[in-house]
Amino acid sequence: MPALLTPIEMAEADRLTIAAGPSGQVLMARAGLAVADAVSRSAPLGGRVAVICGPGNNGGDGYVVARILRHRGYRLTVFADAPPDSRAADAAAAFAEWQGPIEPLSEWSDASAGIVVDALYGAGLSRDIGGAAAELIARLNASACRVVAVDIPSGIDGATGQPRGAAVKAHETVTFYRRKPGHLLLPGRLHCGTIRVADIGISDDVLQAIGPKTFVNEPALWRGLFPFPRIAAHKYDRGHAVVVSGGLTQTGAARLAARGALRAGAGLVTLASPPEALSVNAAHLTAIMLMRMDGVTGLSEILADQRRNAVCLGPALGLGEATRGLVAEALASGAATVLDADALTSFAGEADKLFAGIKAWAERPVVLTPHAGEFGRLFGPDQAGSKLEAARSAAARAGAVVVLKGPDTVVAAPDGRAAIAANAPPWLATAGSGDVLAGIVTGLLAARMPAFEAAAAGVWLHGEAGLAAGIGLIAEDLPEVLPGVLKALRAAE
Ligand SMILES: NC(=O)C1=CN([C@@H]2O[C@H](COP(=O)(O)OP(=O)(O)OC[C@H]3O[C@@H](n4cnc5c(N)ncnc54)[C@H](OP(=O)(O)O)[C@@H]3O)[C@@H](O)[C@H]2O)[C@@H](O)CC1
Ligand SMILES: Nc1ncnc2c1ncn2[C@@H]1O[C@H](COP(=O)(O)OP(=O)(O)O)[C@@H](O)[C@H]1O
Ligand SMILES: [K+]
Repeated sequence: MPALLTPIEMAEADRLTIAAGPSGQVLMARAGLAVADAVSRSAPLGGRVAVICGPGNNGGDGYVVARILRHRGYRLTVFADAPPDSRAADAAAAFAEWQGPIEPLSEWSDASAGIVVDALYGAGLSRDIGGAAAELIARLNASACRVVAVDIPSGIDGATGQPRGAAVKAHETVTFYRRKPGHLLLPGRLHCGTIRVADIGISDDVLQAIGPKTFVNEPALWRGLFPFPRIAAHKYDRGHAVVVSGGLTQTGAARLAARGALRAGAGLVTLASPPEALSVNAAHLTAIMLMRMDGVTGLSEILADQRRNAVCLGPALGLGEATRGLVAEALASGAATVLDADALTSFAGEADKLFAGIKAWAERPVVLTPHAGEFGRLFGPDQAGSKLEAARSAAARAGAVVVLKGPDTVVAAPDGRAAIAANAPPWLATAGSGDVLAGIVTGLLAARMPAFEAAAAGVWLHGEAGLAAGIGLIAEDLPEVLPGVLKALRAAE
């Protein structure tokens, strides 16, 4: 499983490992070696390297890096305002072995070296950075130096990705054992540069004891449940998705979602269209079927056929009572339900009514796909904590899987599991792209993938489709490049 560990869980991984064998000093030596190797890869031998060390074990890693690089023939200066804190015993040991010069933080300038190792603060960042450290970070970020961060750029909170007071901008970050949420959540990800995960000898077995619930959104998380077509399958085995269209001048969004659902793997897709929009929808559809839907009764008739097992509402559906009625009908039908855009905003101020409808049939899968604005309107603008925690508590409150979209889309389940995406290119921010995502997730639900995995897989496929289409992408392109993405996913099985 592609687990992410919070700083607290990582400290537990260290503790369990040390209890079972290698000492903290051995782990620190391996951590320092991995960082030194990263520096050696990009710095010519004999060059100048500055290592900035803080008072904890992150600084301890820094002293190890300095010692190894000096031994390799680099010209080293350590910058630190104090020796390691008495509570950081491993760091104190590394400090004792450092034989070279130490300058105060205020003395650092970009003339000191072209390569800087940032070992100020890592997992132990406990408050906002101020004083000489904050001043140094400002000068470092303004310089042309190449910065290699130890574990995480100093000042970025490993649990949230948020900067605390000041935060280093690194070109490369070497972290240990597993990435942390702060490496993937914005703005943390933008501070990390290239991320390397070094093996420092912590066994995969410790994950069982820790039971992490946060993951990188990668195929390893959900591939085992992906509904690859089976040789003996009938199209109805692959599920029948229904997408509800908006009115006469608002039909494109639903067609984008419908095409996403069909390409993602639903065996059949039906567009349920208000009577006045039938002809415009008919003019644009071929493989996707079209049905007349006259209000709530019409949707009820369509979903009465239990083979229509997944439904998507929201893209350009319109705001207000009519949409709330359609959502209530969909939730009452028992079909897996994806609610996006207007289907979410229509419940602004009445979110608990929506959540009651969802929880009335707890085993029926429901996925909500808000962007940040829709999320704020539904769940309230002032969510405490990180994007990860906001999505997680929203999922628990709604009783549904929540896909909180953006460059670092978080998929969260009511049981606490969460996945953070790292593959979405910025050109996915284009009109209609979210509609296609809602459709892809609906298609996977129709094919009977469980909700958390369907949402995570949908987000990943959407990101890969964005990468495959490349810059210049428009929403129509996304479903059309999905076959190539699915082919690669299947080949990697
Ligand atoms: N454990 C292991 O075996 C391994 C650990 N490894 C390494 O250890 C790192 C974690 O080490 P760590 O826990 O000592 O925390 P670290 O990030 O050095 O900071 C703590 C110190 O900073 C201080 N401080 C915090 N915030 C501050 C602020 N804003 N402004 C000023 N001061 C601030 C804080 O003070 P306090 O809050 O306690 O008063 C304390 O003195 C981890 O990232 C990895 O690099 C690897 O070697 C692999 C093996
Ligand atoms: N900067 C970005 N980088 C990567 N992906 C992004 C970025 N901005 C938005 N996205 C993705 O693009 C999609 C936009 O969806 P949404 O905001 O609902 O747009 P629309 O309503 O136009 O379809 C989401 O999947 C979101 O995660
Ligand atoms: K650091």
